[in-house]
Amino acid sequence: MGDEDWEAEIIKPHMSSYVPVFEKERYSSGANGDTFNRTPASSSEMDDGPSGRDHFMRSGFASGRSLGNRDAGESSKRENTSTMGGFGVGKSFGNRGFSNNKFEEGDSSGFWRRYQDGNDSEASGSSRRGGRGGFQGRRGGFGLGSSNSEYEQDEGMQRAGGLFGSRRPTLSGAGNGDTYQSRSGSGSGRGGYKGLNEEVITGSGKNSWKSEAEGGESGDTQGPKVTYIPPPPPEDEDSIFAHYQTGINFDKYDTILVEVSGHDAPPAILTFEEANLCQTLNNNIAKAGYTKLTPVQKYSIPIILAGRDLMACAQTGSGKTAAFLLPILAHMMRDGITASRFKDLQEPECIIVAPTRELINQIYLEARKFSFGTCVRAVVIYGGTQLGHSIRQIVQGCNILCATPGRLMDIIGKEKIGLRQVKYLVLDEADRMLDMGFGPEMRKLISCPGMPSKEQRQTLMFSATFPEEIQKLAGEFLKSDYLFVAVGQVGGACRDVQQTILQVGQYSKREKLVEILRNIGDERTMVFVETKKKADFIATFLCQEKISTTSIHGDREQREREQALGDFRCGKCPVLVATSVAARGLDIENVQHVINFDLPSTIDEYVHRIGRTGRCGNTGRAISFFDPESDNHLAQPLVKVLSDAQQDVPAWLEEIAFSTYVPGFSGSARGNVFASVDTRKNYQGKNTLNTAGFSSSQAPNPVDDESWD
Ligand SMILES: Nc1ncnc2c1ncn2[C@@H]1O[C@H](COP(=O)(O)OP(=O)(O)OP(=O)(O)O)[C@@H](O)[C@H]1O
Repeated sequence: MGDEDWEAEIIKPHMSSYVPVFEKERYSSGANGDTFNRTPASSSEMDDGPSGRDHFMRSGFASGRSLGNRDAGESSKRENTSTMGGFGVGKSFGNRGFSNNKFEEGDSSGFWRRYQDGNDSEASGSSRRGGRGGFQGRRGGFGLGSSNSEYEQDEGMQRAGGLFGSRRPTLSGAGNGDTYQSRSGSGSGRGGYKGLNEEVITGSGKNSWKSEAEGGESGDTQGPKVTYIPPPPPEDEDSIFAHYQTGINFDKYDTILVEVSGHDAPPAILTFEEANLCQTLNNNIAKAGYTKLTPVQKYSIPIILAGRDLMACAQTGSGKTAAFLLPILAHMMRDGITASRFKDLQEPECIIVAPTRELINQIYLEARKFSFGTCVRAVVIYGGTQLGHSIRQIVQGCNILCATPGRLMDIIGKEKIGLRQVKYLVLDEADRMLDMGFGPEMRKLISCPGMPSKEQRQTLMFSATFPEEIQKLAGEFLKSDYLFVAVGQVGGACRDVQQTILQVGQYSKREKLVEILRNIGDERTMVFVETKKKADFIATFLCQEKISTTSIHGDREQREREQALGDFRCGKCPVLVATSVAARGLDIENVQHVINFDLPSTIDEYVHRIGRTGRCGNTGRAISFFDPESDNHLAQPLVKVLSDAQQDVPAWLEEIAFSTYVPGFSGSARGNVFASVDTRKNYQGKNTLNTAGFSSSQAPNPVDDESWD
């Protein structure tokens, strides 16, 4: 296939509803063998199975090609349709074949596409692509066997490399983002090799993540090279220190309960001044608009300054990033860090890992902000970008390395990073970093040659959720006397988010979504769905409904992911349809609403998702569609999350929870998510239970202050 594979996608116009199943036998070969027909079939395209849903929305919707908007026979030319700005450089798409805007997942009425390669010719009555600017969703060629799940087994299982090796059979189309990728195809693209998505299945199925290293992104192994070089972030001071305002509930943080467990915990601090940071850091804190510490900062900063290992759990959006960055930087400044200089092998003092590319980039920007004006140089490397670019960033000097695990291991394998000087190892979203998806990579990291033992380095873990079983795994990484800080209830939702659970069946979800979004107007909204394909599908559907929408998920090229996030951040596309890849950590100003179109399979993922709103004392709303056909297992943990956050619990949800009652349940669909305590509870250490506004000696009776809203 040539570079312009799939340029001419043709959608047969006569069907009125969407049919997902792709029947292989209906392919017809064009002159070059790449022209396919797609016929209607019955389907349950949202299934996870490899043959059903797999073929949902290959191109057109899925791969972002033409999606007709006209009736039969009309030529669609919806280039740059305004509602589709978020899909950037994709092809146009219209409505042909979807006359009632009906995209019934379970509908088996006719949907017939013809994909034709190379010559731009069109099948009967169909329109061809309309240039740039239309929806560009996932690519995936024609999915000859590719999976549709966000957590794709095939990606996760195909790694062929050794410890640092990375092999990825996936092929892509052009590096310009306009051609498509076929996992099983013979793509001869121009270098748009799609980096592995960080989030994928593990053996257990949903909601486990895998490292991007599985299958690799180094670009130096099999498969087309990744050529994407992310644009450098703005260098001017205003941009570096741009921030949003804390919200009306920021001061209420002071009443939240904080529990510190472990031996000899240093007392909390109440102000930045008490931290005794150097002047440059204080200036940067002021320029960032921070005047007051959040609870997790009050407790974590002195602990880290005292050189202790830490596992900290605090609600979403409550400032965990600064809680580790500031004391690490303070140490570095105090220790007189050597100014970075060009070297072929860099030896950073600090390594920070996080599970997604966007999140690690965000952490990097925070590190850059707080280290502004110092000689500390932070560098970020992540998958889906050109490996050479990562190397170039590193060799220029690197004190703080922010990395996704796969890219980190690749770079270590290339001997561009030495670990001997590592003094601080930070796992953000630590429960994710230690679970079955990333845990193996993390273990490899700490056993890499040169990596100081846990006794010789300081290891810090942060998250809003910390299931007990993951806490236990963390012992391998932490000194035995680590301190555990729990701000509020471990795994609890942020109380600044007003949570609503609606009972909505699968086939009513889209209608309900549109209704809600129309009421919301232009307020920024994240819509979470279960699978990558569904993300494209819903995004396309919303565009059809003239709701400016973009999407982010693991099958989009990295440039597209970044473009989508940019369009959402700046308000160009106020609706972002996302998979769980965007559930954690992302700190986007003014996200007023989160809609769980599909509930996640675990309650902790729910907590992270809704935490994209209601950040830093601001308020937000989360609406979740609960489908009794598939979500009953979440009823019990949901009731707990809602009541802990003092939200209304619908009677019907309580009934379902009651009828599905699991004795001994402690809040999780998969275990003790609500480990409200340090799992070392039985150890002989000392616990202190305080409110965030008081130091240990000042703390009032915690029971009196349980309510903090
Ligand atoms: N002390 C502070 N004063 C004002 N703003 C703050 C303070 N601490 C953090 N922030 C801001 O609050 C926002 C949320 O912080 P951050 O992203 O670190 O939260 P988080 O706890 O890591 O959330 P998540 O659990 O979702 O990852 C950021 O915009 C950050 O700049």
